[in-house]
Amino acid sequence: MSKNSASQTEIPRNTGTVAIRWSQSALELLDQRLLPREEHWLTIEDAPGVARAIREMVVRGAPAIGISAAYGVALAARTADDGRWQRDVEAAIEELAASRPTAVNLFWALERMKGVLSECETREDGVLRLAAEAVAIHEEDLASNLTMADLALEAMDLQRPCSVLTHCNTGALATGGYGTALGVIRRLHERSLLKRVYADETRPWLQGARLTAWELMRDDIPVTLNAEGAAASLMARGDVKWVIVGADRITANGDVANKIGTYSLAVLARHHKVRFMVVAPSSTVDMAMETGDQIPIEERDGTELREMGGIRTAPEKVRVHNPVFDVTPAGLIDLIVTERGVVHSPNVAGMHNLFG
Ligand SMILES: CSC[C@@H](O)[C@@H](O)C(=O)COP(=O)(O)O
Repeated sequence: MSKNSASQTEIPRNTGTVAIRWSQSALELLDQRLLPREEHWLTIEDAPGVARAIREMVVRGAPAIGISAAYGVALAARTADDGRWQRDVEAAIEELAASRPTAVNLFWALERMKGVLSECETREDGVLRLAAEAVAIHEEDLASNLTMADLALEAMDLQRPCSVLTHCNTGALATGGYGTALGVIRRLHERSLLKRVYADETRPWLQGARLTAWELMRDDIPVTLNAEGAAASLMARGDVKWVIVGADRITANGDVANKIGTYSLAVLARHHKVRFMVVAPSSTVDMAMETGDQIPIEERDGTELREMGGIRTAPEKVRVHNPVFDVTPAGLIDLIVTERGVVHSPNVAGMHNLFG
């Protein structure tokens, strides 16, 4: 990975934040590990570089991971040996698939790329068609974000502005360019229906503090950073009417895997009669998995908990429990909003209705 800012294609979006840029020979990623202190772009020219960027969280968020992996496959066709280019691209797909386990968007995007690969006869054809498919995946995700924002507002049917609570980062940084949960929040703001968004800091990686607060402030959306331990007392005050979150995988019964801490928020929301909405494109739905307990949950290195910003904040050798996603049971969810439509009080029948 090297620093560069060559000419590139930018897909238009309705926010100032861009995190993924594509030029035909390289993928440019805004390094999310360094935000909000530094805006630093990395230029990646091969699939192993993209797999590393996903693994190391240069790029994160379920849709953004899928989009980046698709571009990684396009790069693999460019760098492959003429004589065995299809095998090289297949090996790259395997490497990309091993980068992170939970967000199904990664595997969904790679399946789409495999389908195109199987139709390409020459490497030249593959270079062009795989790049075009990756751009299509990127553009479709952005279009889904915009549709979901419309559908969510319709379902919320708000008569007056309200405050909402969100978790992790689900905005332009995590998607094709507008956001899932944060896209809904942007749209509430655009329609003058948002009083304030409380952004959970989202331990241990601090996606909320480092990314959501940064992204919303750039777009002048009123945001208050919230320690996750303060979520219960915040809800008890009665100001927050909705919790709005994204997802990494939704199973056939409506269970939702999302950033660790989402499940706690859903329990709190039910106790305080706050409504709970999940916003995710259909690429996050995994109908092949029946229930959330089958979802592979990523465990990341203990240093994420023992240290903060490189400074040790716990005994060096303490054992650490660091699952970075949890599963919210469908029964705690009021709405799942996708670009195909809305599932109310999700269950097997409701999910099959839209995705069966
Ligand atoms: C639109 S993003 C939805 C989810 O991907 C998001 O909430 C999340 O859990 C991201 O986790 P991350 O570990 O930062 O990749």
